[in-house]
Amino acid sequence: MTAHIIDGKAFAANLRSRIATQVSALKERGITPGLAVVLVGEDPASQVYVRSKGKMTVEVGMNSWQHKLPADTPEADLLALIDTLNNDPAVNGILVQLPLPGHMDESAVINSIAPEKDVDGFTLLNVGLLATGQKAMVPCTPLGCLMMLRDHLGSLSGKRAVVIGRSNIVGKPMAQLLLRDSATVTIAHSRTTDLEAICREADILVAAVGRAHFVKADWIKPGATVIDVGINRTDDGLVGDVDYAEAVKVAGAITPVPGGVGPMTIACLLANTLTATARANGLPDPEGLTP
Ligand SMILES: Nc1nc(=O)c2c([nH]1)NC[C@@H]1CN(c3ccc(C(=O)N[C@@H](CCC(=O)O)C(=O)O)cc3)C=[N+]21
Ligand SMILES: [Mg+2]
Repeated sequence: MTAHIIDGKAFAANLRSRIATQVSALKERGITPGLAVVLVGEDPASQVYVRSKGKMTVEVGMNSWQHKLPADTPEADLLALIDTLNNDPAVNGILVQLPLPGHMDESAVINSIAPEKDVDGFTLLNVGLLATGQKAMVPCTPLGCLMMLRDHLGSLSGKRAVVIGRSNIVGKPMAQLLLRDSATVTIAHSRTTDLEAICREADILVAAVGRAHFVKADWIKPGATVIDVGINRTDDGLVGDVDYAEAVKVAGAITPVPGGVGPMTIACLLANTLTATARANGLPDPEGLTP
């Protein structure tokens, strides 16, 4: 028996084509969604992601702006740029690429983004709205994971979900989304006692620890659905947080790295930009893009 491979790359391509159709419909009404991405510094991986985001934004028919600032930019200059973008009606979504250089206060920068343009869903307002079950902008990586889980499993109600990782970007919002779908959720992390035993109870296992091959095949309940959020650059290339070669023999379904969660993250960024545009224009949320 070998696991069903959840093809995130194909899923993301399908999602982008549905987004493109809805962008065309908006353009016929004179509305073009626009996404501004801000990159501070020259981190090579970040540059690759930002380029890829810009390309896909244009491909679905949206306006795309990239603001590249030197690593030693004063925080006040970045805040001034965000203020300009907040007040620009052509800009529906703002993404400040993380991590930021060490001299900047990441929370202060993120929370200066207008919540309705916060397509990452990282501002305090959006975090609070999600946590209280209200209409929020939902972080892209967990949203992409949720879409794949629902597509593969149908209802998540009553299922045991274990999220390994407690970050504000992935682990915590992932847990909130799973709870909203009535899964029974455990958030585990590197300090969790008996982590393996806890993972073995999971019908849904989401690995977001940031350590290559961290999750072993014998931590996986036979038939479980495994979502690998890890992006680890190793001598063997890009690998996830799950020991994939062994895990495919045990899991019922699994996302590969690359070609799993990553492409869905970018597609969900576009989905959120479309949602932000609809809301800014008093239109209903786009079909099938919000949780
Ligand atoms: N404000 C902010 N929002 C983010 O969403 C954000 C961020 N900062 N900082 C960095 C992380 C990382 N991230 C990825 C997006 C796509 C892939 C992706 O497409 N990965 C491909 C492979 C890409 C490759 O080959 O390097 C894949 O998994 O198939 C990966 C990682 C978004 N992030
Ligand atoms: Mg952690």
